[in-house]
Amino acid sequence: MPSVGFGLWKVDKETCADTVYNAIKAGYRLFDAAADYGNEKQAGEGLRRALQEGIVKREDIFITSKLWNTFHAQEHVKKVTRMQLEHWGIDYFDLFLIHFPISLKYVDPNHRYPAEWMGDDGKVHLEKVPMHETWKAMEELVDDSLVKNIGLSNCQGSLILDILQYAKYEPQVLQIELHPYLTQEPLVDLCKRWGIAVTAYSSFGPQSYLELGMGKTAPSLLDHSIIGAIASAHGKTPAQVLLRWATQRGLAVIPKSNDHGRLVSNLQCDGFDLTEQELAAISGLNMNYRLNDPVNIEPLLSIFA
Ligand SMILES: NC(=O)C1=CN([C@@H]2O[C@H](COP(=O)(O)OP(=O)(O)OC[C@H]3O[C@@H](n4cnc5c(N)ncnc54)[C@H](OP(=O)(O)O)[C@@H]3O)[C@@H](O)[C@H]2O)C=CC1
Ligand SMILES: O=C1CO[C@H](CO)[C@@H](O)[C@@H]1O
Repeated sequence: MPSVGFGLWKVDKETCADTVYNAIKAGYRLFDAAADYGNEKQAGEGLRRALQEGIVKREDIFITSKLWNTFHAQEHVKKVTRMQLEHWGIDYFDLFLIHFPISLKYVDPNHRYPAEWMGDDGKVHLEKVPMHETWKAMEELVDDSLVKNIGLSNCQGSLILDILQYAKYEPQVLQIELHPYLTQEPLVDLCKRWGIAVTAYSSFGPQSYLELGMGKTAPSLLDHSIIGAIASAHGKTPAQVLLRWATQRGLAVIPKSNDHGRLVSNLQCDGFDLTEQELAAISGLNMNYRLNDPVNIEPLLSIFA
């Protein structure tokens, strides 16, 4: 799995095909998608253009997508995965993740798509589907060659340990919120111990949540004086320092940008090393500040029914 990829959450639908096409031209080889980002068709269009022009071959590109919360029941998993593959115009995902360990009441994707938190009545309804059922259905996707690897997102260590008790195929990747305000050392250590690769999302911390009216109670990481000083010392941007801090910890990153210049510069976050002191200074900003907590996410969710 490439250590730097491109995240597709909030990538504008109208420009998404061009964004993906241009990202491939700029050198991105991993795309991080999901049923609820609402842009898999457009992302697939951009990929198709790059494939048709011979810029890359399918096997050069690593595509991650995710099973949304409303499709956890065994009977829905394969159907919806096939639908997402069809949207992309490909016949397998390199990696497929359970997006959240939260099962919600089924909403027919033919009737309402992209997938989202709310049911038809505007409320969030839980559905009784245990993780072992969903994990088994994910394993069948591997057996049917619809996905090459399976993994988890937004899970804590205790749930991972439980899944390891019964998994035929162990989770290959855990994708979690991780940035200097939420450094997640114990969870990363647990994953290392069990051979699970970790992908950090929201590497720029609050930045991505400002447009949702969240993340205002912590100072910007991109404007932070400690990050700024380290960036100046290396002749890099604060964003590149935040990404390098993660990749130097052995994590993969998936920054998102709707701006081509920022998209290009985010990919150029290697070719320099932070010192031990710099890594420690950045990690020292930790305050367990979590922006994407689905059970406490009022601005994003309506009330659980
Ligand atoms: N598994 C999960 O539950 C989740 C997964 N993700 C995945 O992780 C990806 C990345 O996380 P995301 O939350 O989007 O946030 P990021 O941490 O990638 O931040 C994106 C924000 O930073 C801005 N930005 C991007 N590059 C720069 C730069 N170089 N300098 C200054 N500002 C910059 C973007 O604005 P602009 O676009 O204008 O450049 C946008 O506002 C998502 O796209 C998604 O694929 C994210 C959240 C949850
Ligand atoms: O990945 C994502 C980013 O965070 C959002 C809020 O929890 C999710 O809805 C979305 O799927």
